[in-house]
Amino acid sequence: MLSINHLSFSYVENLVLENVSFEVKNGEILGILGLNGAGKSTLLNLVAGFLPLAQGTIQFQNAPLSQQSIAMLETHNYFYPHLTAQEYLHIFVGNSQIIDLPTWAEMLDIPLNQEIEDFSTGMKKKLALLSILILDRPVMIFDEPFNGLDLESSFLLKEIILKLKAKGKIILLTSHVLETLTGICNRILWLKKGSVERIFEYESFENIEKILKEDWTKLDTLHHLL
Ligand SMILES: Nc1ncnc2c1ncn2[C@@H]1O[C@H](COP(=O)(O)OP(=O)(O)OP(=O)(O)O)[C@@H](O)[C@H]1O
Repeated sequence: MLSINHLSFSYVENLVLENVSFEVKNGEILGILGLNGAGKSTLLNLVAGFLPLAQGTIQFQNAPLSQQSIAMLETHNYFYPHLTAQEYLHIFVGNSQIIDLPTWAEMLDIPLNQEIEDFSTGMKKKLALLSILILDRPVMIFDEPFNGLDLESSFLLKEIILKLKAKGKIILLTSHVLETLTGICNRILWLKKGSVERIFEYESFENIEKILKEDWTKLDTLHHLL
């Protein structure tokens, strides 16, 4: 179980997360939904340990979450361009034998001996995905993982995430596409201006769009403008 308790975070004076608490069970996928600037990436970066924890606690199996228990696929991936994919994976994950690398690389169409400089956006994303799969951590974070992936890779990634869930991983996932979240998640957390506005259970997914739209007044402005 992953327990996030009373997390608050500010960039200098700007409070972007306020008293965020939620839990995710082993073998569960929690979707995180929120408008631009709601604080999704900040929340995930805090959980992943990329930002310093100022207020609140993050517990995994009743102990503080260590970086050795978590892997995150970030929205933007950064690579040293003159490494080959194989060299990158070697540096990133060492000599881990957990995974059949050639078969994975072939399935994901990653040319292991090519320099990353020559990779497309989707290829870079799949390389980053492969690196976190090799890490094989119990808590996995996917921040907008489908962005930039072609149709086939998106299908594959969805299946990969579902298989990780079946293996008991704890998964946090963001997407701006509601159907992506409703098609894969057990529950969806609605993050509004840095606070947990609501957590939708699976049974209420069909009402999410209607409930969220009740909040939006911008359509009135649009109708006035056009
Ligand atoms: N490095 C930073 N320094 C200062 N403010 C930041 C920084 N990163 C994000 N912010 C601010 O924190 C708030 C939350 O940003 P965050 O990126 O977490 O939102 P998000 O929900 O992931 O947004 P999006 O959907 O646009 O990716 C925003 O107001 C943003 O301007």
